[in-house]
Amino acid sequence: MSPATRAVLSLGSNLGDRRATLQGAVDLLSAGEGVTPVTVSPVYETAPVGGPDQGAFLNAVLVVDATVGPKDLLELARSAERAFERVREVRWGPRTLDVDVIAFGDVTDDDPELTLPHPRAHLRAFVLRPWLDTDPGAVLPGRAPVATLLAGVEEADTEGEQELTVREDLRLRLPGEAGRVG
Ligand SMILES: Nc1ncnc2c1ncn2[C@@H]1O[C@H](COP(=O)(O)OP(=O)(O)OP(=O)(O)O)[C@@H](O)[C@H]1O
Ligand SMILES: Nc1nc2c(c(=O)[nH]1)N=C(CO)CN2
Repeated sequence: MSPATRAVLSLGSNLGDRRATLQGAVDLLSAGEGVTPVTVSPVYETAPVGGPDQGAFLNAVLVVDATVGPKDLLELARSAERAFERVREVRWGPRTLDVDVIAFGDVTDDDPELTLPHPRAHLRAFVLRPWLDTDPGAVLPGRAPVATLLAGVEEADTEGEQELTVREDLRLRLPGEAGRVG
């Protein structure tokens, strides 16, 4: 069997039943061929960054071990988006589900179809904060420790545009984990 590569996926939703969509995405991605789920982060409520006026997002990070390649993982991410009928209309506009590949092992690649790490991950508290929760020692390949990047984003965010709120009441679970209490 080929060795597994640890990969980080970011999940976002700001339309419909946002938590149900994120949980559905975790379930679909975890069932993907060559994918073993490792950890899911807490869920954060986040103000939209960029794009038109739109509702708040729920964001989380799913960490997986992949025995498939990065493009297979992107295709799996796209198929999860299609399952939730994501329609691309406006850049950075509202969406039922967005799944981005944030990092794939320590791979760096500037291929526009799949840039690794994700070209805007280092600027986004809604990616860095939940990722840091899953792994306090996480490093964004080719850049810096996630903790350092998050501190920089927070310091630069003088208007509080990237503030986020943890939603302990909306925890996600990995398949096979015990359900929520209450
Ligand atoms: N690391 C990556 N993860 C996901 N998509 C990527 C990545 N690198 C490049 N892409 C490409 O980016 C294109 C646009 O992706 P998408 O529609 O999800 O963008 P978005 O979520 O609206 O904005 P953003 O890219 O800023 O998160 C896709 O066609 C995809 O091939
Ligand atoms: N808060 C928040 N803002 C965004 C998000 C997102 O997931 N959360 N996704 C975007 C494009 O991927 C653009 N802006």
